[in-house]
Amino acid sequence: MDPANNMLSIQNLCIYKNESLLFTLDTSLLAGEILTIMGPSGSGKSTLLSWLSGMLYPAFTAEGKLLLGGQDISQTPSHLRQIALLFQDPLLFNHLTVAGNIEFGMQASKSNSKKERISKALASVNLSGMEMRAPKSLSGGQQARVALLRVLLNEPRVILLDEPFSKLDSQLRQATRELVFEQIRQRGLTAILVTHDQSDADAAAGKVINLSNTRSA
Ligand SMILES: Nc1ncnc2c1ncn2[C@@H]1O[C@H](COP(=O)(O)OP(=O)(O)OP(=O)(O)O)[C@@H](O)[C@H]1O
Repeated sequence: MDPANNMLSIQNLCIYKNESLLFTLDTSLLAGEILTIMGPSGSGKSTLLSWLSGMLYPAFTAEGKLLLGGQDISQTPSHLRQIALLFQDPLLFNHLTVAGNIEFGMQASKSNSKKERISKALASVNLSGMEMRAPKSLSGGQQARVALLRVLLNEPRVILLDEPFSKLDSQLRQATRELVFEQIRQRGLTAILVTHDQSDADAAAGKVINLSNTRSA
């Protein structure tokens, strides 16, 4: 895929909550770039992710444009945006195996090679041979990696990371973070990371925007 396809531009965004301005934002990201969003509680970080994924709550209104690969997707329905979310909770289905969880949402047209792709993906995150395991039998870090693969194999162009490492202890946090960022960069995706942790921002090594400072931006 041409990396220019995944370039993300947020143009003149103004988000209002009950008609009063919550924040403004205007920025662009290249493929492989990870933008970190920080800011105090209530500054609008989760609201920004909701807007990007096309699922803004009714209390909010938005002005501005979202361009992906140069195409205006501001009005594109959520399920057609190719923007995926990775949360702090892995949200795995316990009635499915690891492979079943990863397969969930994979493109039907690629069904012939699904098994092979899942095995290869598991190997790439040091989970070789874990296809038939139950999610509950995995450690927190392993579950986080399965959740990542479920998102990646759905082939998004953008990944939104909502504090995805905050439930992991510090050593695991670092290892998981490196792996997630490496996968994002290797695949030339665009990513937006919401975090309260400066070490996440440092590891992302990209632009950092503090939402509490954006109202005059
Ligand atoms: N569904 C909703 N309907 C109405 N108001 C909401 C809704 N969700 C959040 N809010 C309010 O909108 C503002 C922005 O909330 P948001 O959750 O985006 O902040 P945040 O920066 O993500 O906070 P935190 O760091 O605590 O997660 C807050 O004042 C919050 O109380």
